[in-house]
Parts: sequence; C-alpha cells; structure tokens
Amino acid sequence: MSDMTENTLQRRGLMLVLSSPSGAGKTTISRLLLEREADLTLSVSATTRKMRPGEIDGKDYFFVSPEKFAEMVKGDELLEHATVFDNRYGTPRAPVEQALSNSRDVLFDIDWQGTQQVSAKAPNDIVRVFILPPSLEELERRLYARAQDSEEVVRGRMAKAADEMSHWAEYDYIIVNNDVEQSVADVQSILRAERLKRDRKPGLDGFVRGLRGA
Ligand SMILES: Nc1ncnc2c1ncn2[C@@H]1O[C@H](COP(=O)(O)OP(=O)(O)OP(=O)(O)O)[C@@H](O)[C@H]1O
Ligand SMILES: Nc1nc2c(ncn2[C@@H]2O[C@H](COP(=O)(O)O)[C@@H](O)[C@H]2O)c(=O)[nH]1
Repeated sequence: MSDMTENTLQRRGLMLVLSSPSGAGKTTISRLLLEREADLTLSVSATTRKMRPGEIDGKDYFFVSPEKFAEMVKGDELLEHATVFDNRYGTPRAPVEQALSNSRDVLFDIDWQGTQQVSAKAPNDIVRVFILPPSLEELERRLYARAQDSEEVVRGRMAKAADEMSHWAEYDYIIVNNDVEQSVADVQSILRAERLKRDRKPGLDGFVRGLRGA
C-alpha cells in the first residue's frame, strides 16, 4: 500500500544561482524573490569591498578585511571565492550546507567564476540563471541610476560587462531583465519546474513502486 507522506517525497534543496554583468538587476530580482518564496534562503557572501550606503553587514554581505578573507580561504570556510572588480568575494560554506540538508533552496548572487566552482562541486544541485540587460545603454543607465558607485567604478564595471556576458552559455536559463516583475515571475517558474524534477526526489522510486503495488 503506498502512503504519500511528506517524508516519502522529501527532497534535498537546490542551489539557484543568478549571475549577470554588474547593474543588470540580480540584487533587485533576488530581493523580490526572497519576499515571495518562503522556502528560499539567501546565501550571504563575504566580501572585502567597502559597504555601500544602505547596505547592512550580515544581511547584504559580511564585510570583512582582506586579512580575515584570507583566513577564511585558508580554513576552507568558503564554498567558492573569486576576485571581482579588484575585491574578493566568497560564499560561506556552512550556512549553505545546513540550508540544503534542511530541504531549503539557496539563492546565490555570484559571478561566473563562482558559478563554475559550485558547478564543479555540486553539478546535480545547481540551477544556473544568467540575467542580461536589454541593452548596453540601459545597463549603463542603471549603474548610474543606482547612484552608489563613483563614475570611475561605473566605467570599470561597464568595461568588464562584455567579458562577464561572454559566459552566458555556461548557464541553464537566460532572462533578459526588461521588466522586473516579469523577470521575477520567470525565475519563479524556473524554480517551480526545477523543484519538480524527478532526480531531486529520491523517495519517488519507492512511492511509485508502492502505487504500482510492486
Ligand atoms: N528591469 C529593470 N528596469 C529598470 N531598472 C532596473 C531593472 N532591474 C533593476 N533595475 C535598477 O538597476 C539598478 C541596478 O540593479 P541591481 O543593483 O539589482 O543590479 P545587480 O545586477 O545586482 O548589480 P551588481 O552586480 O553590481 O550587484 C538598480 O538601481 C535597480 O533598481
Ligand atoms: N564569485 C562570487 N561572486 C560574488 C559573490 N558575491 C557577489 N559576487 C559578485 O560580485 C559582483 C559585484 O557585486 P557588488 O555587490 O560589489 O556589486 C557581482 O557580479 C556579484 O554577483 C560571491 O560570494 N562569490
């Protein structure tokens, strides 16, 4: 007799990665997603970059010194790490592992280098989404409109946008972020479909065997 309890079909959480050139809208999309998806946890990265106005230590990032970051790398505390725009960024390993083992999905706002490292370590758990801007002009407009970086920083990020975008084909899904609401809805659709994937439900085999009376 088959009994579809929550436990039978419990699944391991998945790792939802959003990458894009700086300013395309990952953070904006992530914030809305986290408000709307109760089972999604944000992976809060560590960084050596300076805090922007309005950012909160421990919520947006763990802002650490270069020395502390080096210690975290040495202690193998980071799941992945990379240098982006002359600053170091990395994903603390322990909270991610804990969330995944509690069947929570984890959202990552990381660049292509970090995505490659996580893909190599957890190829079956990762779902990669690349966010493109509608145009380069709009990307530049957004970076200036955010008004949180100097002109020099914005120019540096625009100069690296083409390089970042050259990695688009390493991702499973591509979204052009024209309209934020549509982009969030698209990521929610991806999440919903990925959660239903056969491979993510190890208990499914026994459940179907039970249904078949086998
Ligand atoms: N679809 C959109 N239409 C218009 N403006 C947008 C859209 N999406 C995001 N923005 C705006 O663009 C700016 C940059 O967005 P955001 O900070 O989310 O980018 P990001 O990809 O996270 O950048 P970074 O990689 O530097 O963290 C913000 O001011 C945000 O409000
Ligand atoms: N490889 C990683 N990249 C990260 C991580 N956290 C953020 N990022 C990426 O850095 C740039 C710049 O971010 P900003 O907040 O300074 O504008 C952006 O592409 C992020 O996705 C991380 O832990 N690992």
